[in-house]
Amino acid sequence: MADVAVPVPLAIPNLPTPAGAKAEVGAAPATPSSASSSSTPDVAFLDTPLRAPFDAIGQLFDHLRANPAAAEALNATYPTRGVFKAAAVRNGTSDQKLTVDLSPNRLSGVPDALRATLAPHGFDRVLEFFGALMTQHLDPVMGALGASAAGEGSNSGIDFAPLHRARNVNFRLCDYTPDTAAPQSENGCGAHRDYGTFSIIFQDGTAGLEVESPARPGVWLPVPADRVVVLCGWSAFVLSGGELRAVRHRVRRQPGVRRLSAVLFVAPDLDVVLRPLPTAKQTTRFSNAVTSGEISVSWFKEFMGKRWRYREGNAQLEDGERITQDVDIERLLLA
Ligand SMILES: O=C(O)CCC(=O)C(=O)O
Ligand SMILES: [Fe+2]
Repeated sequence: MADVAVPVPLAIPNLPTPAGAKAEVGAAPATPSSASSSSTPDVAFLDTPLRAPFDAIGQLFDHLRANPAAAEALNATYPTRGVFKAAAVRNGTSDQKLTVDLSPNRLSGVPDALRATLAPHGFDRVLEFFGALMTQHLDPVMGALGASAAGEGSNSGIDFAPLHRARNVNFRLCDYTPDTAAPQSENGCGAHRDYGTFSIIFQDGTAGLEVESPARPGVWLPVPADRVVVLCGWSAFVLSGGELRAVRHRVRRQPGVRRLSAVLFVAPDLDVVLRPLPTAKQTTRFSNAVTSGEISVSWFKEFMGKRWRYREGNAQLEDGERITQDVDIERLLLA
């Protein structure tokens, strides 16, 4: 895919200093100087004319819910985990959301005939959107993130591109519909960090997404509902030597209010070893497992996947397994 020459898309330098919870995340792009004592955009807003097709996204969820045969056919294309996940319809303690999880790989397993039946119900417009998003923004955002890191030595910055050649990406649609097993629950999506390098989140204008203040753990900052937001994940944290933080985030539901979102997850290639790049500035002491190169992206993805699937209600724990939280991931990664 050709690099697209566009202006640096990350409009906001970062989360920031004291000035009040909302100001931390809601600060206008015009006032970056008010934004931060630390300077890396592990949370940033993306200025883009691209719009997610939320009418099509809503239509696709409605269609899959109303047509169990269509949902079943779609899920049969990826039997390992399914594509349309609706555990929240039955399970009131899991995240109260429905998701559609796709990737270029999984799409190649969707037969043409099935795709043709889904196409008029929003499916094709969704795929067009993710295609445009990747073409227009994936490389520039990755470049801007790498450039924003101080890096080590005279050539500042980090070059993430060589670790992202294979396009290990996932497309996720979320429907925080009130019509679930626990309609009054505020838990749309429990607190977590994404595993990859960064995620680009498009929101339908409904509030609910929050990020944790790095300066004040436990304090949750609402993300403006009309912005497209870029959040760094664990892979960016390790590769950057700790400079780009993995941003803890969650989604709160407003009972009775539907919220839709569309997320592009960008991760390093599966065979990449997760350890600080030689050009990264070492700001963090990592565990032996990390420094000796024992943790590959594919292993880490699987390790974290178990935790998500449990929180999201899509898997039970295997006997003797203890589900662990961010703390345990920190224990795995940090010295
Ligand atoms: O729906 C959102 O705004 C965020 C969803 C999210 O964080 C996730 O699916 O990992
Ligand atoms: Fe997330």
